[in-house]
Amino acid sequence: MTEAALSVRNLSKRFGELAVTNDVSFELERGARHALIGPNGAGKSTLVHQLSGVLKPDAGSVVLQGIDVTSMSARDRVALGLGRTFQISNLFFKLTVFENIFMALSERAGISGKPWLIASRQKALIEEGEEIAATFGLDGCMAQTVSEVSYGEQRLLEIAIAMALRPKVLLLDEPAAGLPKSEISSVLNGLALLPAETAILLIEHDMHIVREFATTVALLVDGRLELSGTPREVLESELVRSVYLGARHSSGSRAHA
Ligand SMILES: Nc1ncnc2c1ncn2[C@@H]1O[C@H](COP(=O)(O)OP(=O)(O)OP(=O)(O)O)[C@@H](O)[C@H]1O
Repeated sequence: MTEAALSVRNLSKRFGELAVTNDVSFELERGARHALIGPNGAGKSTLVHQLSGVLKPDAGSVVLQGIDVTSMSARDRVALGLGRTFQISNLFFKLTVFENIFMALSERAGISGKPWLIASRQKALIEEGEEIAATFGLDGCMAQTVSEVSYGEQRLLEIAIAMALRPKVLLLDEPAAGLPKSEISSVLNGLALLPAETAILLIEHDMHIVREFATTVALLVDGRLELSGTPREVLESELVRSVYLGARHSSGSRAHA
């Protein structure tokens, strides 16, 4: 049996009385394209925080390519191949698009903050950075600061940076959040460019993106994984309908058809 890229076993987390992650178990195979959906407050971001190492679970384990990373820092997990993008932008707005990509490449190469090493690797990293920018259609704005480019380009840059880190497993937290409908296709195109062998877990409210991107969809409700299957099986299930309809009536959930 081949080893899962990411294996989550019986993960649990409480905030006081509230069970935000309730005995969650799942696996991502190499090259997986999974989406995690669930109404507002279901616990999706809290789960991602535990996978990436921002939050410590109360119980259970996170295993990355056979290595138990449950007690490791977020930084050590990145070094082992766990990448993530953030729902709230994590870019350096005063630096250029290219400099943001270059910083990620330097980090991956282990030369960030070591100018004596950068000199010897600079040419190769610049070429790689230019290639990544071109792949994501960002070559026209490489010299602009992040604050000068469009919001859609900023979101693409986040995906480009995630790719620059060459993760084995990538957690994408709402990569199209806040984008107008007209710009969603460019994010979908960007997602399609991610390496086939990378296992990806996408947290997403936009059901169009989920349908286009994922081969497996899991539904999280009140911290519990309730349902998992193909996009069709899950998105057309009675449970998803009732959960989102109920949530929409009670708290204005953000699911978009
Ligand atoms: N640091 C915290 N302390 C206490 N409660 C928290 C904390 N962070 C989140 N929560 C609560 O945990 C629950 C799950 O929140 P979480 O943000 O993980 O949900 P979500 O599914 O990502 O929601 P959304 O789709 O709105 O981003 C919510 O009830 C939230 O209020």
